[in-house]
Amino acid sequence: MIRVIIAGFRGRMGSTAVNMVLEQTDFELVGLLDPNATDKEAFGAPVFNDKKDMVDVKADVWIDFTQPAVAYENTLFALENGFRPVVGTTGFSDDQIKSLIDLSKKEKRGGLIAPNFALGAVLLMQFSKAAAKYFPDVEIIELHHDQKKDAPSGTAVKTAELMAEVREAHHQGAVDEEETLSGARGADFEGMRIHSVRLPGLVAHQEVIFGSQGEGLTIRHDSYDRISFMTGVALGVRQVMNVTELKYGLEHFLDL
Ligand SMILES: NC(=O)C1=CN([C@@H]2O[C@H](COP(=O)(O)OP(=O)(O)OC[C@H]3O[C@@H](n4cnc5c(N)ncnc54)[C@H](O)[C@@H]3O)[C@@H](O)[C@H]2O)C=CC1
Ligand SMILES: O=C(O)C1=N[C@H](C(=O)O)C[C@H](O)C1
Repeated sequence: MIRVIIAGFRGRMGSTAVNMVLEQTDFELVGLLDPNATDKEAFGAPVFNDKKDMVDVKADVWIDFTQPAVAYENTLFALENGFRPVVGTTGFSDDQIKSLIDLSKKEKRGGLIAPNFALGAVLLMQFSKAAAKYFPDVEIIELHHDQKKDAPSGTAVKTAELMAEVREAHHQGAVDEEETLSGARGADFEGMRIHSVRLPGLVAHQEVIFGSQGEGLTIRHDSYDRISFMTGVALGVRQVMNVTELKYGLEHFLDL
């Protein structure tokens, strides 16, 4: 059995992850964390409001769907206390990811930070990287529900990072272009523009739009329901048991 803690279990993703864990015959829910929880126990597992009270919980994996402001300290806490982190929470800086990977190697502890657990979104990122080699002019439009705290999305940032590996940084658009309304051209990642849409009714969606002489290419992924992320979370939980360092991106556990 893989013993699992879920941090952020009262949230949209955390509550979906609880159902997923309860459905797996090889997972056991052994602890739940959320500052908003009032019960002492839920789904047969003890409930905590503060992670400091969880050091004695016997667990293999720490699933984290909390919020960007606490994602780093939670992941650090998991690694330091013997739990393998499987983190979906977004908002990490490059330096934070690097220091967590370094720590995991020192501790020889497996882990995963995945900006997107939906298999289709992981494929979108890989296809975008392949396309950027031949279509270096590209913009990203990410669209999410209106309760999302961070912008741009972790997925949009990771997509841009992957494309930057195969694309020379360069300015896109007219050299003398001017924003007459601030922000009109979106965020700038090495010349690639990222646009964030927030609307009620949406879940998580992304378009990567490539343009070239006389042709265009658009790659799009849609998560219509948060169940879309659960195959990837379950895969991550099983795979972190077999590695001795933290990986950034679910693609590390897929045969792509
Ligand atoms: N990697 C992926 O595939 C996905 C990642 N996400 C990310 O997951 C995160 C959570 O998203 P939602 O569930 O929509 O947010 P949410 O706001 O519905 O839930 C967050 C929960 O975390 C709890 N929380 C806050 N601070 C905490 C702490 N220190 N320890 C434990 N729990 C804490 C809150 O009380 C809340 O219940 C966001 O960063 C989002 O971008 C969301 C969907 C998919
Ligand atoms: O907040 C969300 O909902 C999501 N967050 C992740 C992100 O920032 O990329 C993954 C997915 O897009 C849903």
